[in-house]
Amino acid sequence: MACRRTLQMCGSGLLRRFGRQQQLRHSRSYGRDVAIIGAPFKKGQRLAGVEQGPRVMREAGLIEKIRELGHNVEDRGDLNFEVFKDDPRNYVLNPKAVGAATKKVSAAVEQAVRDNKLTVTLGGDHSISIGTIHGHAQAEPNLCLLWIDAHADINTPLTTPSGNIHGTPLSFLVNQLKDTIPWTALSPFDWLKPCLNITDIAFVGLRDLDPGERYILQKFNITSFSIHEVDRYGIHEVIARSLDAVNPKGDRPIHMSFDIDSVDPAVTGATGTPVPGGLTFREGMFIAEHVYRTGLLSALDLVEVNPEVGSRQDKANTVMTAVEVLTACLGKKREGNLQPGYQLPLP
Ligand SMILES: NC(=[NH2+])NCCC[C@H](N)C(=O)O
Ligand SMILES: [Mn+2]
Ligand SMILES: [Mn+2]
Repeated sequence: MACRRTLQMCGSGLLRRFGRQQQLRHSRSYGRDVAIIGAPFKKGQRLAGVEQGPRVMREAGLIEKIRELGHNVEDRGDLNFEVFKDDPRNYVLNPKAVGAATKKVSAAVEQAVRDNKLTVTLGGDHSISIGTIHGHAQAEPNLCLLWIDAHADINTPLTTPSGNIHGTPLSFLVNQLKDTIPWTALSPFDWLKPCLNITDIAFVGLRDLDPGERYILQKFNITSFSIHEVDRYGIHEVIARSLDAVNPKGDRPIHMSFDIDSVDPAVTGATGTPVPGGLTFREGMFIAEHVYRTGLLSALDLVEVNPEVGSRQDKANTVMTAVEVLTACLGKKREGNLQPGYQLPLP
């Protein structure tokens, strides 16, 4: 029964809507202005190495690969983050460092989106998405959010079992959770205004939730497709239904926050909180290609690449996957891209 309903949805509304979204592609795919922002930040968790994410992705040729797709790429370099002496007895780890860093990230992303750039932020740990989403929302208040992750990252400072802010970014941003945040103890976040409705979020790839997070997802009936649903419905159905839930008319700018640990650690082992049984490389790529095809991607985060975790092979595979996902989000197609003006050479 559930299956039949799924198929019917696919046959009617979804395909029609997706068909309309696809038309946008031709006007926006080739030659968009892209800004790259490096956010080499690690204080949202405890492991060293994740601050090297922007460097290793650039060293893998990310910028050139995006240029090859026909985009006008402006690499705005790495943000500099101040060092703070933080009080170890707060609800969360390093609130001053994270509060100041995310404020900077927010300003940089807001500016890039206002400059009409498709804005790509390279993490860094996932706490930076407090800033990327906040900044994006200042320029595009109507955005919707795809959160691709093994984790929901919606712990509040009072539910987090680890105290690591990279497990909490969404609770800071969501209007409906405003009263669960101890703002007076977290004055480094005074600059932040919750800017996201809980119904604007869709999760894909979840497989490791804490009790508070499970409760929040259920209480607010948040759109979420765990790995169970990916296995059950297939990745196309899952991503189409996610978009249909948060962007039914296909008229909202999309923010996609892609945590590399959404993908299986057999592929992307170089990450701080790996969880077995993740998305395949192909499922990650499918998500990226599908989101590109909407023509609505407005800002993108790629976070939690940590080249100091795991083997050399883990590092190489993780960085390669990150770069492939990013370029697929920006129009690289596995079936090959037709170069404008290409002519067959004649003998
Ligand atoms: N962005 C991440 N990798 N987050 C992992 C979060 C893990 C755990 N749920 C926590 O809150 O500590
Ligand atoms: Mn994660
Ligand atoms: Mn995450």
